[in-house]
Amino acid sequence: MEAYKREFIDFMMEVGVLTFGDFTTKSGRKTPYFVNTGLYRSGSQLERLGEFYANAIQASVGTDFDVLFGPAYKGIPLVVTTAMALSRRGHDAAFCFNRKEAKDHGEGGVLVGHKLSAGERVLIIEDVTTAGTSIRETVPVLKAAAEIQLAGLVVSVDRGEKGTGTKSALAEVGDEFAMPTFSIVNVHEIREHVDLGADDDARMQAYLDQYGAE
Ligand SMILES: O=P(O)(O)OC[C@H]1O[C@H](OP(=O)(O)OP(=O)(O)O)[C@H](O)[C@@H]1O
Ligand SMILES: O=C(O)c1cc(=O)[nH]c(=O)[nH]1
Repeated sequence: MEAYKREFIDFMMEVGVLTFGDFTTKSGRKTPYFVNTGLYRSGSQLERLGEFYANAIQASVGTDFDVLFGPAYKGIPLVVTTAMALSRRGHDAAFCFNRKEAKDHGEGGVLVGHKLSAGERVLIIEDVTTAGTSIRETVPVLKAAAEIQLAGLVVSVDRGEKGTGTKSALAEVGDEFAMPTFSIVNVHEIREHVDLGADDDARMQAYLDQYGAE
């Protein structure tokens, strides 16, 4: 595993974003670990996080996109810090994010930031993908705004779980929307790097036996 992946896992644990215990996912799965990116809470943490996303983007997507998009809510600080990190590296990409509730006064609308236009290649910056619901809700919002092209999806953690079939949800949404998908780390790398102890490791194994993708 590359050094930046180990550093990223350590960083998530130091901040308390990656924890082990009893949680329930949006899709109703009882999970022994959770990634709560809502716990990044200082400028320095966000700055480091943006650098990790920028590393993953430069290593996978390169510069082949026009706009970064962050799905509400937790995608909002993620897209802002990623745009700032890329700009520090000389790539000043546009960014936008959505409101969960449409606004009917003032400027109105659902999207905030860069105004999307036809042909633009949009890279989605998300926290995690579990069953793929959030991405299936996000893509229509983008397509309703303009005839954009999807440049890809980058998540901080690929939970490696089944979507509607046996494939991983991340691979499934990639196929469904004809876009490449990437993660900074995946659940198997987390398991390899973190010394979980026998009980947590057994719980993790049981969870992945039930929900893990092929
Ligand atoms: O792949 P899925 O099964 O959709 O699960 C992952 C999504 O679930 C959470 O979103 P949530 O709706 O809780 O959003 P928020 O906290 O960012 O508002 C998380 O932030 C991911 O976006
Ligand atoms: O599936 C989810 O709801 C989910 C999983 C996770 O690890 N983190 C998160 O914010 N949501």
